[in-house]
Amino acid sequence: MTHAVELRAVHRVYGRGDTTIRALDGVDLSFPTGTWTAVMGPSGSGKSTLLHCAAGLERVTSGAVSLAGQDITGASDGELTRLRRTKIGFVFQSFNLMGALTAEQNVALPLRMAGQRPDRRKVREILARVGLGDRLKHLPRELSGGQQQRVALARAMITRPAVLFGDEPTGALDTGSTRVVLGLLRELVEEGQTIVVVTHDPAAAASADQVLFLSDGRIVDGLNSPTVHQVAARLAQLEVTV
Ligand SMILES: Nc1ncnc2c1ncn2[C@@H]1O[C@H](COP(=O)(O)OP(=O)(O)OP(=O)(O)O)[C@@H](O)[C@H]1O
Repeated sequence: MTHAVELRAVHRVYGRGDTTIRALDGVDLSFPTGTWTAVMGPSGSGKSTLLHCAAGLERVTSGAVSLAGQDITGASDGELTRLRRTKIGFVFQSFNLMGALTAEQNVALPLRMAGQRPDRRKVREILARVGLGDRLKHLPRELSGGQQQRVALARAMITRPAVLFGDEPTGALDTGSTRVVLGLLRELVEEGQTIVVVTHDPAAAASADQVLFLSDGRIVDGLNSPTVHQVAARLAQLEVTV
């Protein structure tokens, strides 16, 4: 089994002296290629920090991170930027689309940023794939939240990233739109995409292949193909002990 991302003995410390916070406190894990992992844990347990370190958005204090077979621990800023543009896709809770650009232009943006000439047919294909083939010229404000997140997903996928990361990607969506986005993520995984998502929602986590639980910056548990009930029960236990 190959691993799209590996973290070895990762520590991420903020501040110093009395105000030191160990956001990640010795994390060892691997995200197998072509699987979907959800990361859960109480507020402040280190989920976003883990995601950012795994995606090369943030540097680790100690330990090692490898992404798509490349050790990124000592990568320069330029190398990290290149890596982010070519190897990873990111979807946020708040969509983060460019308000002045159409759906089509938003999806083409990562290609332009990487210095490529966007292939219009590919952009349209991927928007059709997320069910927005008839919304190409719409601005974000003319789209519903669920539609905006599908544009964001298309934008994240246009570079065919080695890993798709999501920070609460369904956090701002209603039940129907959440179902659509989770369904799209499942389709992508079935096609071999590696996905890592942070979520507070047990139903969203239960859609993943495995769920990792963080507490105080450490991985304390993992469940394979859990039910919503199992996820909710484990999370509740961790929240009680915080
Ligand atoms: N830039 C920073 N400077 C100082 N402390 C930080 C910084 N970023 C995060 N922290 C701290 O690190 C710890 C982990 O934060 P993180 O955002 O990773 O948690 P989280 O599990 O994602 O929380 P939430 O579910 O509330 O979003 C917290 O105690 C937080 O206050």
